[in-house]
Amino acid sequence: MTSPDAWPPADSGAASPAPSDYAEQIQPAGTAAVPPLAPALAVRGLAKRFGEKIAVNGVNLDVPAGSFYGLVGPNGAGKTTSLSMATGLLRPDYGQVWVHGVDVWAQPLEAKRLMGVLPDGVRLFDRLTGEQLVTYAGLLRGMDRETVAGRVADLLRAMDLTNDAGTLVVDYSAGMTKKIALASALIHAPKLLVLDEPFEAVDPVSAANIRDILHDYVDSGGTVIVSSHVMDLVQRMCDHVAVIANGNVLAAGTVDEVRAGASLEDRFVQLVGGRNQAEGLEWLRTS
Ligand SMILES: Nc1ncnc2c1ncn2[C@@H]1O[C@H](COP(=O)(O)OP(=O)(O)OP(=O)(O)O)[C@@H](O)[C@H]1O
Repeated sequence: MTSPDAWPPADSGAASPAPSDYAEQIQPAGTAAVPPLAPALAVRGLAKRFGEKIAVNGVNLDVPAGSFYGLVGPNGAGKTTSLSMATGLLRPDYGQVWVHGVDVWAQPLEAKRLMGVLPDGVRLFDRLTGEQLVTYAGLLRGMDRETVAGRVADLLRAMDLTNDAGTLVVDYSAGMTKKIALASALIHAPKLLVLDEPFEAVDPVSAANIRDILHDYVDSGGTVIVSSHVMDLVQRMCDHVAVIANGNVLAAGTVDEVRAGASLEDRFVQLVGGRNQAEGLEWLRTS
């Protein structure tokens, strides 16, 4: 655990780069692919403390636009806290966050328009049916009813929830709830998707369908950030990854850079440590 005496984190007061500091890439007229002006997500000196517990200790991160970015770390590493602060759900003690150059905490409406978020453990309006919940998410985003209705039908189909469209979300299984929350995050076609544990409790067929949807989304220019504990999944699915532990980023870059020739799982264990022998549990042995 990070010592609370080391608070605030050393780089929390460092001047954060304003969006205008990102090198503007002026494109010659007629250039087909226009590279982004700023990372999809830029985080500088992000920090959060709960009483004595330092949950996030000066995190810096650049998520390139168009990347499929994995965020991995052990339990309690600070992933959910970091993502909550990055998406405007939890106010940071220190630090700044930009989404495509828009300051999340100074311009929350503009920033949230660009984002779709699947938070971990946040309660949904579960007395609505699945169809009503996704419709509500679209209307809340200011979309017209006709567009919303079309997209809701498409999303329910993609999530294999058409037959359960009229069921109350409170009666959904954990995996179905995850999928309907993901549909709600996608309805306004955001530029950046931030998904906290999107595959938890989701069956393998639905997970494969969701992966296809996310890959198509990235191929068409969107950016996805996923937190996950499943290293194999991150290694196969993501092109970039950050390893976070004790509220700090231990390594970040392309998946190949971070795993450095090893499997991501081995590299993760190497970076994070903490493998325990099963000592003291001799009483658990049955023979
Ligand atoms: N609201 C809170 N009040 C007090 N402590 C908190 C709160 N939220 C998080 N923490 C603590 O901050 C630390 C980081 O928690 P966080 O949920 O961000 O970790 P995580 O990496 O998402 O973990 P997991 O992989 O288990 O979901 C943990 O020690 C946790 O107990």
